[in-house]
Amino acid sequence: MLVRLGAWSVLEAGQTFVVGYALARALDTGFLAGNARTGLLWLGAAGLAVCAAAYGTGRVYGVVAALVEPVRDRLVRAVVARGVREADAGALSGLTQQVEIARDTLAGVVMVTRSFLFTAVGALIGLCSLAPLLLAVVVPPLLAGVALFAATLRALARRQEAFLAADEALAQELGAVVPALRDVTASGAEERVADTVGERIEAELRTARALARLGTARVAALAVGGELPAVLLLVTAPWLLRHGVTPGALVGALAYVTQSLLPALNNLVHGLGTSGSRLTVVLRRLTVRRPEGPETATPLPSASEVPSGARTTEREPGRRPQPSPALSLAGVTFAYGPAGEPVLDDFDLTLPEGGHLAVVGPSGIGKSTLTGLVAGLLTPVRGSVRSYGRPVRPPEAAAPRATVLIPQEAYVHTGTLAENLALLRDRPVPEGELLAAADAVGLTPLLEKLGGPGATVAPAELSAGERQLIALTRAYLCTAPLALLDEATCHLDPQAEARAERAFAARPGGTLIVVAHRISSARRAARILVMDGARTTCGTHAELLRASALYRDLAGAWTARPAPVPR
Ligand SMILES: Nc1ncnc2c1ncn2[C@@H]1O[C@H](COP(=O)(O)OP(=O)(O)OP(=O)(O)O)[C@@H](O)[C@H]1O
Repeated sequence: MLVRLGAWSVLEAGQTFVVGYALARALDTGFLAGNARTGLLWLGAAGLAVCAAAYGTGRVYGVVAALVEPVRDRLVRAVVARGVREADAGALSGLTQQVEIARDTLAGVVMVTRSFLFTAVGALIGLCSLAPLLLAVVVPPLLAGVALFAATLRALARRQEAFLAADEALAQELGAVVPALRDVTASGAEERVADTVGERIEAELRTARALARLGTARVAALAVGGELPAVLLLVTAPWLLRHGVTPGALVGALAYVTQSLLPALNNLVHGLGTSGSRLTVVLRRLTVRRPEGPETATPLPSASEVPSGARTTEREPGRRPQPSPALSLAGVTFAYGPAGEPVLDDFDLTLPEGGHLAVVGPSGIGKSTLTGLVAGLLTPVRGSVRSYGRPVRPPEAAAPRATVLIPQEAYVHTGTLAENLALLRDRPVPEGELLAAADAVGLTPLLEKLGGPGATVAPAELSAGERQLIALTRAYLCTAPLALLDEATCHLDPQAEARAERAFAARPGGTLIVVAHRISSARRAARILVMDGARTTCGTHAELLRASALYRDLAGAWTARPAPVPR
């Protein structure tokens, strides 16, 4: 199959070679030499090559379809098997729709990548056969443009994914809110609903801006790789002519650059930029275990978050099965030492994927103990702690992490900033991704102050807040979907704290638990867990103001005395 694809592509790319070459010959040996017949014959040869290429293109489509269809079939089989296993027709229809998107985008990726490779080879061979000196003018900017584009590809996919997730989250939120506007007004919840919708809009705006910023890199790649060679050919024309390049070869070279390389690079940059990132998103959704259609991509945190002691895991008839929650604690009892008083006693908590929970309570009540249990650092005496349906394990276990814990005291080691940030990843993090994470969390000013990702960090010379920003960005770059911020922003000012928390909350599919030390931090969460020994309660800010005297006290104290910002 690949051989056939290659063969038809060669026929298609033959046009690239022949058109530039024939143009050069038509001028040099034909029209400029006063021999119009020869010139016309060369132009005729170019015309024939175009016809042959058109036939080749038709065949290429057939082979690409034959290549992509089996992939589609395999995906359909996997999706149907899952749908049957989980007896969920709704999820099945959503997933089969995504299989079609995967097929189309895969075909697009194969087409543009293949076309660029064959066109580039055809054009470069053509340039070499006209005059090898032409390669010295065209190849360096072309390579630079391709390298620039390749460097931004992963960051582009991540930002596209973040944008799609934010877009879906907003659509889902609006889909829930708009039909219920009368109820919202009747229950006086306008402000809270407006806040939630506003946050979703803000999140989408941020992801759209981040995506657009990276779009400039695409334009730059195109300008450097596609347009600069044409400019260089014109600028160096006198020098090229002096060194034996004929006028016809110069015109042929311009044809290669403007008619073949520029359009092929343009297709690659735009095709891979959009199809490639869509394909990544869709494939990830199709290969995760839980059913996830566009309408369930980022479940609303408040929809199924269940406070302590009120688990509802039974399936209602006709409803989709609930995916495994990001976190579930069932009957957890924990004490420090066999004779110690239990810090948690028969404690239950369920948090869905994408949920955002704030934990508040008086000092020494067990908030850090809870995060330690969730992170797998502590083991319950009784009960279970599960993440995405699996028991949590200590962080050193040789398996992909499900949770990342950022404690109050941030750890920064001597080394480069990039090494510090990539600490929780098993491979080096591409610079584009690193910069995007720094931008999202709010580390960019410090990164610039230090001199970029390659700058060496002296931990003792950083303020506590700066160390926290580094630790937060490191955790943001970690692939663990469940982030635990245990007063991890206490040395940041409220705006910086809000930015970092929002960045974590906006991670596609990311789930967030924040041990809050400011009222603003608690209010940002969809649900708040008030730990008060035996009287642990969970609810929204408004519900807790009504139902929990402790929460009223805490909220009152926080409002009256904003938390200090130690340096
Ligand atoms: N390593 C330990 N050994 C023994 N007891 C401990 C240990 N760590 C915490 N405790 C006790 O467990 C209880 C809960 O502590 P924890 O640190 O979880 O509370 P917290 O709510 O996070 O407090 P804070 O807000 O002050 O950080 C406290 O009584 C504490 O003294």
